[in-house]
Amino acid sequence: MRVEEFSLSLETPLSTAAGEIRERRGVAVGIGDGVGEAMPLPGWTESFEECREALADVGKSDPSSALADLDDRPAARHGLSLALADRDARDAGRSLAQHLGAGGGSKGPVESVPVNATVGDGSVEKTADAARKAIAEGFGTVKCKVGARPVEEDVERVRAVRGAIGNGPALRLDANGGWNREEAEHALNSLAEFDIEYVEQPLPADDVAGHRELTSSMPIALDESLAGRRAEEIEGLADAADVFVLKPMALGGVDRAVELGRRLDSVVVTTTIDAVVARTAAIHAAAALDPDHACGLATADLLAGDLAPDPAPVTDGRIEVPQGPGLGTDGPWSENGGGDDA
Ligand SMILES: O=C(O)CCC(=O)c1ccccc1C(=O)O
Ligand SMILES: [Mg+2]
Repeated sequence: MRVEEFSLSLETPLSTAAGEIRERRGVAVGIGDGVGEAMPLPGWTESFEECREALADVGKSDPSSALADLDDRPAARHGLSLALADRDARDAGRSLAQHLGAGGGSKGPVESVPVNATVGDGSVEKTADAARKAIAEGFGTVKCKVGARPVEEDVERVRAVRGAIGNGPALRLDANGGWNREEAEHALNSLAEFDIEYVEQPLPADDVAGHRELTSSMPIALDESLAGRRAEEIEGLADAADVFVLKPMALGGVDRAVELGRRLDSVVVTTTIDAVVARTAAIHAAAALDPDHACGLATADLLAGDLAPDPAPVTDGRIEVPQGPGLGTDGPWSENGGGDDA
């Protein structure tokens, strides 16, 4: 097993109710010709240090049997399980989406997935400008961060965004657990007039009961509340939300995300602002699941650089899934890879 640590800056920091994301540090994993990526993000996964140590321990044993020891290290498990799955998919001459979909539902993976633009917290003007730009680029869905400022300011931001993009595009919000119950009720009631697709994580991660009890008719999605939970537990939350946000990195791997996604009615697949290896893996997972909502996979442009060229860029609000064997990227081990300007 090969490991390579890396660090990538964001082009512009992503501001959320849970703080600002400025930099991403991860570990690339190679097993044979298979490539994986661990990109820990505290709040969803273990810390970078814990992840690095867990992968160093794996290196001392047999990688395929080490997976079972990584249940409490989701990012490390993601990196290792992806390298194994990519290797096996390449061996079988199948795309990762086909490999992940094998034995699942009746139809094969889709060849492209719709994706949303991700707009961070910011002033009314900045937020509306970013949303307008996304629509001009061809996105049909915009996701806007809320919950980082007083509710009335978010209402003005969302009003400006809806005004800027018009009534056609879907608009979803993500509060990243930034409201208490009273604020959430007030926010959801005040935002209802803007035709919101759903609000992600209005309440803190541990307040699952609060999500169940919200009285607004606006659809609710859970994201942070899924982190660190086992699949059976998450299935038990099915009545607490309308949509489930599956982050393969937080769930311990694309294999787990696909398995869980098959058992839930309504899901979206998103990155944790991953580098090219994990981001492309999440695209394959989304293709295997064919979700009914746009996915949060358009995060490549948030990064100032990457491990390798992007095999799956966004065009007109969609991503074409690489159809060759495996993932479609060799990550840091690409012949033409590396470099901050890829
Ligand atoms: O869903 C998206 O649009 C992109 C992913 C995203 O927003 C995100 C990225 C990193 C960490 C947390 C989140 C989140 O969904 O809360
Ligand atoms: Mg979220």
